[in-house]
Amino acid sequence: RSMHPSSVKGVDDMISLGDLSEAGLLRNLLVRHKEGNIYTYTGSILVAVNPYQLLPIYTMDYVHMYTDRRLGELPPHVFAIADSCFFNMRRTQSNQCCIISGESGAGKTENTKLMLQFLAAVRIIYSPSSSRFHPFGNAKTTRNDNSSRFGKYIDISFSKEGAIEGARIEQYLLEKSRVCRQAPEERNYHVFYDMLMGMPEDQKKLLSLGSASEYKYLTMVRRNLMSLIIYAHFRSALKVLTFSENDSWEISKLLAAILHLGNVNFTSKGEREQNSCQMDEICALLSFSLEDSLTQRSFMTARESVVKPLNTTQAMDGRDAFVKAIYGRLFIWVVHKINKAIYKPPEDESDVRQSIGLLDIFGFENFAKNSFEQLCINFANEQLQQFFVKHVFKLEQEEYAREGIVWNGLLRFKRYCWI
Ligand SMILES: Nc1ncnc2c1ncn2[C@@H]1O[C@H](COP(=O)(O)OP(=O)(O)OP(=O)(O)O)[C@@H](O)[C@H]1O
Repeated sequence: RSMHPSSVKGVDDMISLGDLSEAGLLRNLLVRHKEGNIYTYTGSILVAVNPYQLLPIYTMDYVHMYTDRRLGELPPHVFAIADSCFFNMRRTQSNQCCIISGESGAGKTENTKLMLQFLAAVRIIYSPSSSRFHPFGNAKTTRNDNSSRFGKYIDISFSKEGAIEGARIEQYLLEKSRVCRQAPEERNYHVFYDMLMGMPEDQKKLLSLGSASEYKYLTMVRRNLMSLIIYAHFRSALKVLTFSENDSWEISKLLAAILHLGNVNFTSKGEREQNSCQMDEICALLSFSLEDSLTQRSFMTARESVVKPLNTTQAMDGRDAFVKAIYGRLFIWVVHKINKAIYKPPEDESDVRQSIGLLDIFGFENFAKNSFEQLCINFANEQLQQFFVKHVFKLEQEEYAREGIVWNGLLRFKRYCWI
């Protein structure tokens, strides 16, 4: 069939497309993408296609251009959504929430950062230092070299006058299993590599650390000439976010203990003896004694407490569970500390604040082998998709039905993120 005239050159807002089929929508995105227009509206929803290149559309000139403009007045842009959130918050005096969804690598985190940058540039205060904390929760996957392995909700609060007062980060479901195991071609969390490649040798010596290739928990070790700078940035971000020298050292000790634990073998009694020196080092780093807790378990029967040795597999599982718990708690503590630095609760209870929340949740994933964590991630994504469908289609459909308008469109969104 012949193409609808609106599909030839593409349109800014897909609502004005004559051909509202899936093919029509995808063609519109393709035509626009080829011309470097990565953003497209569907009403008040923004669809962003990952350009995989730096586009000159995020400069201060763009920030000024999109400030205090009505949605749709200018070409679609993530700044327009951020400005509209701010405008609606002020106009309706109610908190706003922006959901950013899409599969892994679609560009969710980049667009979240751009929204924060826009709000910060226009409304002052926001510490970019917190975004330097990505090494703790980001890792290389087959889809994204800097994939967020946790979900985050960033709540930015504003004063009555509209100035940013602070921000709070809520984290969800860090992928802890990555600390012990990674799929082929994937890596552990950036922080381990950055530390091993960027930490001065004298400090590494104190932690008995060697090079990254010596650790079983670390895969795909590559030399990175930028390591020194990356690690220096990370350390300076720690300082800005009020982590003391002691806090930073304790973090390094825990990360070192995790790496050493990954190299512990549980094969035979003889090997365990060889390990005992390593275990002493680990206990010193953790500041507590593990004694036999990784090689035996104790439980209560009706009458007495029984101690049973673990077999090799059980001991390795126990060790990995222990490591995941350490890393998970460390991550939560780091986020808590960041929040303390970037958020100050109102001194006066009558001090009413308004907020804009940005939800950047991990993307849908389907690997050859999917863990329980994948199930939770994908379930959360399905829930969000349902939320989207409900708000964009079902509520609209109900309104059409109320007005007696026939509506039978079915739209599916994939491989790009919507905001
Ligand atoms: N607007 C953009 N401009 C330039 N590059 C971009 C843009 N959006 C995404 N990218 C590129 O794509 C990569 C992946 O994007 P991002 O990390 O935001 O994906 P994601 O959807 O958050 O993925 P995950 O769910 O795995 O965390 C970025 O590291 C960046 O290189």
